Amino acid sequence: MVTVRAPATSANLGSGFDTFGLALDRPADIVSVERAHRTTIEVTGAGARYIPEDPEKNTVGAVAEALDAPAHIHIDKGVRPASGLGSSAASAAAAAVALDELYGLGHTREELVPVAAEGEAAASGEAHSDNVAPALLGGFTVVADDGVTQVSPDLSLVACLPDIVVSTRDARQVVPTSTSMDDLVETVGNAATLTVGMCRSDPHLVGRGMDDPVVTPARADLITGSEGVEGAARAAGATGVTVSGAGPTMLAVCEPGTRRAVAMAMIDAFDDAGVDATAFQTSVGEGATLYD
Ligand SMILES: Nc1ncnc2c1ncn2[C@@H]1O[C@H](COP(=O)(O)OP(=O)(O)OP(=O)(O)O)[C@@H](O)[C@H]1O
Ligand SMILES: N[C@@H](CCO)C(=O)O
Repeated sequence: MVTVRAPATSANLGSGFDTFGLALDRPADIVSVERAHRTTIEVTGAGARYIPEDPEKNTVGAVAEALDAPAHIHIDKGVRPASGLGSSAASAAAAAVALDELYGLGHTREELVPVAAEGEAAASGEAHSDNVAPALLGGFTVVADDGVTQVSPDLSLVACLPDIVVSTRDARQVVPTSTSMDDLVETVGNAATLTVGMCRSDPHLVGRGMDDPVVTPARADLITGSEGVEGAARAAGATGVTVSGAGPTMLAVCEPGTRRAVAMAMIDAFDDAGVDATAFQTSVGEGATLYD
């Protein structure tokens, strides 16, 4: 048996829609695989009852198919589905690494990015790589048509998950189909600022660079209380706040030493809007890790 842990991830980071991704230190999915003649799947843990065990509908089934590596696959979910924390990607990335090891296929992590993205297509209809890339490689990743770039910054983060369900499919429907030149110029400037901030582990540059005039405002309307949560997090020491992935999680980048205060402020602000929430006080994490 081979067992792999793969982390939650936060895609977009505001200005990097479908491009930027960040691995979080926690939460994570744990996937175990054993050789079999045909693929079967068993799911336990957070939100397990909402996740299909049919290999054609589960992200790990698509990965087993893409690698031609049938197995009995057990997924222990630490990342709730439809959270905006790359739940489907965490399972896909863990399965890709585990099956590669089980069958001795020898793929690099970069080669496994498009394989795990096939799993994402099974969940949301599109093979986007912005969650699977950081889940496989760790740190901050930029996905482009010709490959993935990665750095490993040191940043304090809070991911606050409200008790609301937003599916990626629905959240993609509200994304504007065009934008103005002014918004394009602002977004490019912010994305560049964020990237420099990641290279320097600078929470102020990263926070500033997370501002996004196009996609995030459209999606914030799907998250009850998001405006109050952003204000409360900033007042408690966050340097930037955005919708994580397709939502509903809100991600805050924090000044060192303010993580606990930011987490409490975000939970209280959701509570003021009548929404229960859980906050993960976390940091930038590693990619999928094999257990001995
Ligand atoms: N192994 C899996 N883990 C989680 N969800 C899965 C898995 N396989 C299939 N799914 C399906 O994928 C959907 C959840 O994926 P979705 O992309 O909406 O959420 P997410 O991964 O938390 O969000 P995001 O991509 O915005 O970070 C659900 O419909 C779920 O049933
Ligand atoms: N980039 C994707 C991530 C969610 O899977 C989106 O925002 O729709």
